[in-house]
Amino acid sequence: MSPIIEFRDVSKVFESPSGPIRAVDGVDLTIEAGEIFGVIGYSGAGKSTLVRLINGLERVTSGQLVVDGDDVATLTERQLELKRREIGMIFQQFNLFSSRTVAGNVAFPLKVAGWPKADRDRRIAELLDFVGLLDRAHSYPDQLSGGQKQRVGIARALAASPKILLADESTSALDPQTTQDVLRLLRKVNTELGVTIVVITHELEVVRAIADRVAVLEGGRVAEQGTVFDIFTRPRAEVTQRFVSTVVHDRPRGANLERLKQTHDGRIVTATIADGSRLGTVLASAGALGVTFEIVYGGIGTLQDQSFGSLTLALDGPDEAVETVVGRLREVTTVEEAS
Ligand SMILES: Nc1ncnc2c1ncn2[C@@H]1O[C@H](COP(=O)(O)OP(=O)(O)OP(=O)(O)O)[C@@H](O)[C@H]1O
Repeated sequence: MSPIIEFRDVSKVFESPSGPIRAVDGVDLTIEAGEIFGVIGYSGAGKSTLVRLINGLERVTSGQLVVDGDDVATLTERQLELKRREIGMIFQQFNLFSSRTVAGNVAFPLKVAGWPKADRDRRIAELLDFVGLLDRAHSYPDQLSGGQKQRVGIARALAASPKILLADESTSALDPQTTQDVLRLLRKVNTELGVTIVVITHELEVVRAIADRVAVLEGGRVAEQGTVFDIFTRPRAEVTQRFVSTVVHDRPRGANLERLKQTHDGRIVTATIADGSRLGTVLASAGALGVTFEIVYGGIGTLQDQSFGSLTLALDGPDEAVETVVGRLREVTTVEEAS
């Protein structure tokens, strides 16, 4: 793999009446050609600014940003405009022309790029076939569902065969089922066309469903980055832990946790399960120390083709022995105390 987008200590500062705003603040990120890279953050974290830097809609204030071999800071406006054509983009609100048909929307970037009509028509048919909307070529956006509109958005973004596709909250306006359909299509764009995709989102479910790696943005800075599996199984930054807790429902909280505390003696801990965490070996050794355990809550599924989940245990026995067992668990996985 080779890098296709590289942020090297990139900052973007906006001047405002109340002083400078560091929307992007010293970001280092490398996105490899051919991967699906997620950027997640809460509102105001700097996600939109980050994508606008990639396609040159905003200029970097400092640092270096290399996109497909070009340092975008050194490009002229004209060069940037040409560069932008090599980068597709899809949006939360689809941004389709309501007065143009589906085919007309997809034709637009091809017209701008000066394609002759016959080539354009062939390309439009190919793209609509790819996104599964060949039979809707003459419909208008108003006649389509949200998911279909986003498919048109994807076809339009791919029209000029970009190497990079930026997806800015591209499923945020869609229901969960349609979201999954659109994410599957994006996966197909990645695997069949080899397009590098940068997915900007505030939903960890989106990252979980589609991304290979992810960066967590907070206050314009990268709080944490890694494979999706690592981020889920070992979230280090507080902001990442907050995101993970919104999608991982396999640990007891609130009333459930209170009930467990009242109905079980001993210490209640939650251990993360991932491939190779050897939890069973540790628990098998508990009895010899005079510690009994009960599994009181949990769930295990898969993430990026690996086991992932957690088990909550009530450990009972002499304090010191329980402490030893918890210590051994900590050696093999992440352990959270019930509190
Ligand atoms: N053109 C601008 N002028 C001044 N401040 C801006 C400008 N664009 C963004 N900002 C500020 O930069 C910060 C980051 O904004 P940005 O839109 O990149 O965040 P975001 O993570 O995309 O949030 P959201 O999901 O709400 O769009 C915010 O404080 C925002 O107010």
